[in-house]
Amino acid sequence: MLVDIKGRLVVSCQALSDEPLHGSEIMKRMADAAMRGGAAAIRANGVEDVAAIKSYVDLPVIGLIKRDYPDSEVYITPTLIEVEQLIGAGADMIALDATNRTRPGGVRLSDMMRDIRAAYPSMQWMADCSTLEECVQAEKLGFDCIGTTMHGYTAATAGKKLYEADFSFLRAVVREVAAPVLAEGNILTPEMAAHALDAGAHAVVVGGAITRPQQITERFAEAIRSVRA
Ligand SMILES: CC(=O)N[C@H](C=O)[C@@H](O)[C@H](O)[C@H](O)COP(=O)(O)O
Repeated sequence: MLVDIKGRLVVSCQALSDEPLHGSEIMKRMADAAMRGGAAAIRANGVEDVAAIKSYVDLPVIGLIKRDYPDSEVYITPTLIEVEQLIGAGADMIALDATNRTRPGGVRLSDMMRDIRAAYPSMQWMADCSTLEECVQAEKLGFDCIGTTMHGYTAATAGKKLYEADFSFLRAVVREVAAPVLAEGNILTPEMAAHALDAGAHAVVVGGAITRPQQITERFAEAIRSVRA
């Protein structure tokens, strides 16, 4: 799968339960539109969406499960339970939070990786990181690819955007890790996606700018509002 997506676009098709497009019937059609538009793979959240997309669209799927636990800030595939559910749903690769935060039950990322790699040796794993240190660590733990997904979404990186300073964070990650780096998070335009590849990304993951019309509308409305004001 990593060979097939090299230099290409992965489209993240996600709508949480409080979003207007929530539901696997809609997400599988979103994935179909992404495929017809040239996506090389789909990233999707939850058992229902992953299974529906796998049966409807002939593309590999990076699966994750967003789930909140009371004792941890980690919400992307936090425990073994979500990993098992994603295997059952047919995910081709599984994405999980690879930040340095403790997981539910006080479990450390290194222990979880050891267990899931032993249990599912043929599965591929994507590390959703926020800092350079986490990316370096994730590679050592055996992740197959490194994602910039959490950059801007942890206490240490709050408010940062991947495209800032000419993708300086992405460039640093590409310099420091040998594993393929997937540029993910806040890529808003085709030009930015091309720029991320120029900066050394193996592939580019775009979500909201393609699959979240509410976010797209908000950006248009805001641009118009500032002219009117
Ligand atoms: C931080 C977090 O929870 N990111 C999630 C990860 O799966 C998704 O909500 C994002 O849509 C995805 O990362 C793609 O990013 P963007 O939608 O900005 O293109």
